[in-house]
Amino acid sequence: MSGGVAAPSPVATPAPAVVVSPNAPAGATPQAQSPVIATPPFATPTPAASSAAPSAAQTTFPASSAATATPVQAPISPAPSAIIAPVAAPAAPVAPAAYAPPAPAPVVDTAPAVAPVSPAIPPVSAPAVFAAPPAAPAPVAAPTPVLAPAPAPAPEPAKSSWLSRFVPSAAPAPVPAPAPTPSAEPATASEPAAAESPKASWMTRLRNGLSKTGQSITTLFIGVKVDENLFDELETALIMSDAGVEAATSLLTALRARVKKERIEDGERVKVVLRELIAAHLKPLERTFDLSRSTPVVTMITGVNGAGKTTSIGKLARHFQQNGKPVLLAAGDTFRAAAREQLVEWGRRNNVTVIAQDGGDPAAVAFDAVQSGRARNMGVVMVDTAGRLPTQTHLMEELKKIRRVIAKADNTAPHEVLLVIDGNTGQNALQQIKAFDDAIGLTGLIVTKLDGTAKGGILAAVAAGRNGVRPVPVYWIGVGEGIDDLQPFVADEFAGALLGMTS
Ligand SMILES: Nc1nc2c(ncn2[C@@H]2O[C@H](COP(=O)(O)OP(=O)(O)OP(=O)(O)O)[C@@H](O)[C@H]2O)c(=O)[nH]1
Repeated sequence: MSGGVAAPSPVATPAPAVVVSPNAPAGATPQAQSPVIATPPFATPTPAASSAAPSAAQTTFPASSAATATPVQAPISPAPSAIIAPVAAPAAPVAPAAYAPPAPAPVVDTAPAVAPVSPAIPPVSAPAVFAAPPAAPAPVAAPTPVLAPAPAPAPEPAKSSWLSRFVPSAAPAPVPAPAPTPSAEPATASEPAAAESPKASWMTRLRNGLSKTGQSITTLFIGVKVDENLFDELETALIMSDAGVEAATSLLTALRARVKKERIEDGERVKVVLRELIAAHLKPLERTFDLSRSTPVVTMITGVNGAGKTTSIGKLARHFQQNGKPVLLAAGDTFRAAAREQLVEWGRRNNVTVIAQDGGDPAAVAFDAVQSGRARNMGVVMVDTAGRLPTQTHLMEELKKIRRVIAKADNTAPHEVLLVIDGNTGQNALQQIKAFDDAIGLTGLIVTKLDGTAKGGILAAVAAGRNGVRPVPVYWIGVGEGIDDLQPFVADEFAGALLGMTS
């Protein structure tokens, strides 16, 4: 979702909270209710859970059955966070650890029968504690003819489009039959059967996206004489891709040396060597997101407006769950309803719980989410934040506050602070990295929209690490709008795509 989020300064307006089940009617907006504690179908509060709950009150969504309870004083936020629970799954009478991967196709938009949630469960003082759909149906009020396993919401429009774009191109690898992907996510019935290996397809999109650079560089090598003209043209092409003068110059210096040393006279061979050099240059940015840490891995997601934060969170939720890590989301943009709704929608698709709040302090939502994530033994807690420009000082201060408050909920957190960068941003990305890094100490980058930009060379500029820009690692790259369109950053693959190489 793009669009300027000129989020106002946080105002700690007491706000009612909501609990939304993903099987609530699609598009339903969490309705603010009078402050109540709705005990989700999840867990019996454990001591840890009880102590963890900072929220004052919560409401269910659709909240017809919310049980009232005495609001509890929130240490951080006077405004309770909303809990948008993943599935209208039966309650888990058991502890938080009992998270089970989403039951088959949980999302039912047609069955408004919200959850077996609340009614029968006694009000508790630990509102933030809830568990995702456990396997065991609860003996709780679940008479509602809920959840026929439902088709997940909308199909991914982007997916079919990139697939169709891919069809005409040569698929080098043997075509695997529509793979019965062991996905933790409910299968989307409309998901198109892959006609080529997933790897080939995202590489194709990346290559297509970077094609302006790729094509121009590729044409330079055809029947070319390996001489100073070629080097000059290569250098220019790299600069045009936003690699930056320093990186381009340094790469070409190394290329000249290799060509001379190895007495290379073949243009194609020069291209291979350039790929190696670019890959080596980018290699320091390659870093795997460590999921083996003691959980939950609390991850802040930041960036300018429209960079792709929320979309990336949706994609990551799927990725983490596929890797056996239960996910909890926090809607840290408390001011823009559309931003929350977008996150809730991703929560629905992934069958994960979203903690949100209508108005109020984003830091409080983050606090609640971390507490809740700990109590429930989540694998990853992702905190979305409102888009902001580095020049909006008060909003950058707000980010710092979110970071500080997260640390109050878990003094080792946040474990990851990610900046999402739109791949089209060009050299301005460097300023963004510096400003966010200075403010909140980045641990990694997600570079999005590389399926549609000729500016992929920006990563070479990042890797060069000049002008006070720390070469922050790149965990993932976004190559489309679909839920699967996020890939780990691999320097060699990226270098190949940048040069328009097919393998
Ligand atoms: N082509 C393409 N589009 C993307 C990618 N990632 C995100 N988008 C699109 O970019 C637009 C903005 O994405 P959002 O996730 O809403 O961005 P955001 O940073 O959360 O936006 P704000 O909340 O307004 O700051 C949406 O239309 C996304 O579908 C990507 O990797 N490729």
